[in-house]
Amino acid sequence: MADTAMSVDEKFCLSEVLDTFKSCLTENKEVIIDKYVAGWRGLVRFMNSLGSIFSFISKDAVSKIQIMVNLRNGENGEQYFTIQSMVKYELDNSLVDITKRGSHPESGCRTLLRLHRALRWLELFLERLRTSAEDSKTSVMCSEAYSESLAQFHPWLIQKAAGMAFCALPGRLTFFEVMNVGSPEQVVAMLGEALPLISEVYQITEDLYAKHDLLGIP
Ligand SMILES: CCCCCCCC/C=C\CCCCCCCC(=O)N[C@@H](COP(=O)(O)O)[C@H](O)/C=C/CCCCCCCCCCCCC
Repeated sequence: MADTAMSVDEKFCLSEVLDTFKSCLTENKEVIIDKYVAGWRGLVRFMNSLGSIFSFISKDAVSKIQIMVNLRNGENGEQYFTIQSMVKYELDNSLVDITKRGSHPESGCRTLLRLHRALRWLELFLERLRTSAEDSKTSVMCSEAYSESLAQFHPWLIQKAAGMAFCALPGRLTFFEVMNVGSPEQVVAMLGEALPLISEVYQITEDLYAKHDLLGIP
């Protein structure tokens, strides 16, 4: 059974998040929802440690994580073991509002799509962090990654609020320290290991959603 509650005050550990995303994929390259959600949980813990200005983002992420946990714990929970089985189950049973909002505002496919779009932001942000110079600003890297990914799906007001929150991000070195991994060189090495796995999970999900024409679920 999947976890039923979110703990938001445990200490962030980048290696733990890395391991979770690593364990997301089955031998057949299917994405295990419990692991995917656990990866997000770890990231949310990290974001919470950065300050309350991020709480509106955190709240949204937590509510989406909780929807996925509830689906896993529901009577059809086994259908939500992987993203692939979820897509098949929800499409076969007409449980997704594909073109306009309707009676399934909390479908697994819709909810996971929001996290999937955020995973692209994460990929772009981490790649910038990995290749950044000592004097690079995390707020700029974060904002650029956001503009290239999530921003196109958000209304103006959310974009403005997100932009303000990014300005509160600590500098690159402090940010690396909060990651709790070791020296900046060790952080860069960890990011180099994590990124291909995150990219693979992203691409597999993207291809699956594209195949079923699900990338625009409202
Ligand atoms: C190695 C670690 C370093 C990086 C750690 C990053 C930690 C990030 C943790 C969580 C990211 C939050 C993911 C947010 C999911 C947003 C999903 C979404 O798009 N929701 C919108 C649409 O939902 P529906 O209305 O259609 O249901 C919703 O409107 C959004 C509301 C909140 C604003 C979201 C702004 C997202 C900015 C992402 C950047 C986070 C910056 C964190 C900085 C470390």
